[in-house]
Amino acid sequence: MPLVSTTEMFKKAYEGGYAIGAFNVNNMEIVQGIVDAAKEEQSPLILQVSAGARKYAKHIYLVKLVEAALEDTGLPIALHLDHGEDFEICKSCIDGGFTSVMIDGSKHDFETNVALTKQVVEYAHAHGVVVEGELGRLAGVEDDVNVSEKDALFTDPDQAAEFVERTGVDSLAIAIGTSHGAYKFKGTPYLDFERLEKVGKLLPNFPIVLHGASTVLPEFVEKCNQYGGNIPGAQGVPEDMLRKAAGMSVCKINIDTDLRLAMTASIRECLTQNPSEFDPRKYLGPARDAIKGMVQHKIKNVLGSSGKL
Ligand SMILES: O=C(CO)COP(=O)(O)O
Ligand SMILES: O=C[C@H](O)COP(=O)(O)O
Ligand SMILES: [Zn+2]
Ligand SMILES: [Zn+2]
Repeated sequence: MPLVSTTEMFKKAYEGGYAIGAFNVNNMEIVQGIVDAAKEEQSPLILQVSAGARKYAKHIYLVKLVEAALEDTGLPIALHLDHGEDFEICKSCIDGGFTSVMIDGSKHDFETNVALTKQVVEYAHAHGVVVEGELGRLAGVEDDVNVSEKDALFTDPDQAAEFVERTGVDSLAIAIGTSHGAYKFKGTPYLDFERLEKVGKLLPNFPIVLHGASTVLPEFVEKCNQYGGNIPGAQGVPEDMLRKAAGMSVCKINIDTDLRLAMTASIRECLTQNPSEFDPRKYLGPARDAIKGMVQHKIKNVLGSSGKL
């Protein structure tokens, strides 16, 4: 089976009230941990590659790893560029075998974002590749932050509808309070579900993407800190909020930080408990298992994509 597009995945996810996990990949153990979990859960899957990942592992190695995963599992897997910042990187991924790209023009003003996104959509669609756009600023806020501050950061629903109409994007990442990394909220976690609902009403049957959606699972943070790490006060998006979003118009949920934490916690524990060990397989193997367990939990208990092939 070749790499698939996200079109069919999102259609089914939208109708079924669940979401597809989009996991960032950087090396073999990460790819294997994720796909082993998806295979056991019989879940569709998006593997995504950032510019940083391409720089670290090289485009060709990542593509070949994902192709190997495809052959090994027979699962419907989409290969997606995460946060493409310009036309050139999107073109390079479209030409290089990706089935989906993100053009992240969110740092630009609205008109520049529209023009850039449209340019990528035209090239991508001519090559059978789908495009994710982004509108709004990813930032965590306190739940008592006032309306005008939220309006300044978060995606404006009317603008989102106009953006989709004018660019022809296939999915849209919006800002409703999530943010990248391990420190998403200082106080009580808050997501603007009212805003998400408005976007959903203005864009019926249209897949919405949530970036910065790791939960920052306490078990991994605690294990990192227990075994010599120093990541105090880390906090992510609670699982019930992700379930709620998946039941609305959110069809793609991006997860990277949880992979990093699961992997690092396992490696820290392993090396601390076996100080004389220096065979990388002895700590990368358990790290791969930790990723698998975490991803399986997400698919089964949070995303709801088990058995949705
Ligand atoms: O959005 C992401 C990748 O694009 C990852 O978000 P996290 O940092 O919450 O894992
Ligand atoms: O959105 C960011 C992802 O977590 C990718 O991170 P990266 O750019 O460090 O690879
Ligand atoms: Zn962005
Ligand atoms: Zn992101």
